[in-house]
Amino acid sequence: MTAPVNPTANPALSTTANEPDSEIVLDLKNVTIHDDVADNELVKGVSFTLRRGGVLGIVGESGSGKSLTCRAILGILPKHIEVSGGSIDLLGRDVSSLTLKEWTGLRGTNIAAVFQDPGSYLNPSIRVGKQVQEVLRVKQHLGRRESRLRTLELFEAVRLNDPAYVYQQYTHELSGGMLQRVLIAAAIALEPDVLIADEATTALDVTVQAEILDLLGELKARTGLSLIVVSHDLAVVAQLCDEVLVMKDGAVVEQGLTRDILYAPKHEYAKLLIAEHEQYGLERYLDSAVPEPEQQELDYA
Ligand SMILES: Nc1ncnc2c1ncn2[C@@H]1O[C@H](COP(=O)(O)OP(=O)(O)OP(=O)(O)O)[C@@H](O)[C@H]1O
Repeated sequence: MTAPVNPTANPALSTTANEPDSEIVLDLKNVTIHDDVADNELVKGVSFTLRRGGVLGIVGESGSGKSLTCRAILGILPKHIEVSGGSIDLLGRDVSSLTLKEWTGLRGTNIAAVFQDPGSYLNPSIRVGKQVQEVLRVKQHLGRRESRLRTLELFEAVRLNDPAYVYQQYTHELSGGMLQRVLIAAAIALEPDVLIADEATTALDVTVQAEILDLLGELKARTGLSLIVVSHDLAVVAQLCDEVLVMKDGAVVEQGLTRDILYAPKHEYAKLLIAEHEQYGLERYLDSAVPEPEQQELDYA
């Protein structure tokens, strides 16, 4: 289902620029991804710079290469698929030089991700609170009591009502939106620099979708987290992202500030994505949340 844009979204959360002076946390230069079995180039040159507190949207139809790009950044590409060219720098380190152990150290601590189907990332036979607590015990070496308290704080931070109750639940006792909040709590537990939300709201109903997007915006504003938001839905990225990258068939067909792409898309495919959304109120979002480029000049000066 396609999300309508939340017209009440806080514009202050959605248009904070990828400030040119802030620290670069992630830098991709002309990344290509190759399937060694099919001998096929699946991603054909992705470049972007993500700064601290910035939000980048990656949008495109199914199979356009969004997830593989994220998996490359997270170092979790399928076995026969590899980064065949370009570079990925995470916090100034070229990730191609990382050992398995270094990757394990970085994941969760510096970079984390939430995906579409939160239930499948949690163990159905362990209470959800325990699972988040375990992340803190293993990675931060917190004691039983401290890790439990921190888990409850995290549940509160992701706006789960009654954290102590949720803590005791199993996955089948929680809704999709609640599970996604639990997963976001686990993802931010170690205060990563970058959070990738790959179709994280796609399976949720539209109201919950909007709430989760608001939550991501709020976390970013409060903690300085940098976000990559992946969606096939332009309305989702428009709500949250400073910059957008439009992908099609493995290639980036358009890239730039969200407002520029929404107001003046150059590529036919980007135009099509925007036209498709008119019925869902993207123009309403444009009117209320993203001032026209001339009006916003000072904000970006
Ligand atoms: N494990 C895999 N083995 C072979 N090809 C794959 C694999 N994973 C993805 N691909 C191919 O790589 C291309 C890009 O896939 P990717 O999952 O990145 O697309 P996407 O834009 O994220 O799509 P979706 O929105 O459906 O997740 C597609 O052609 C897909 O078929």
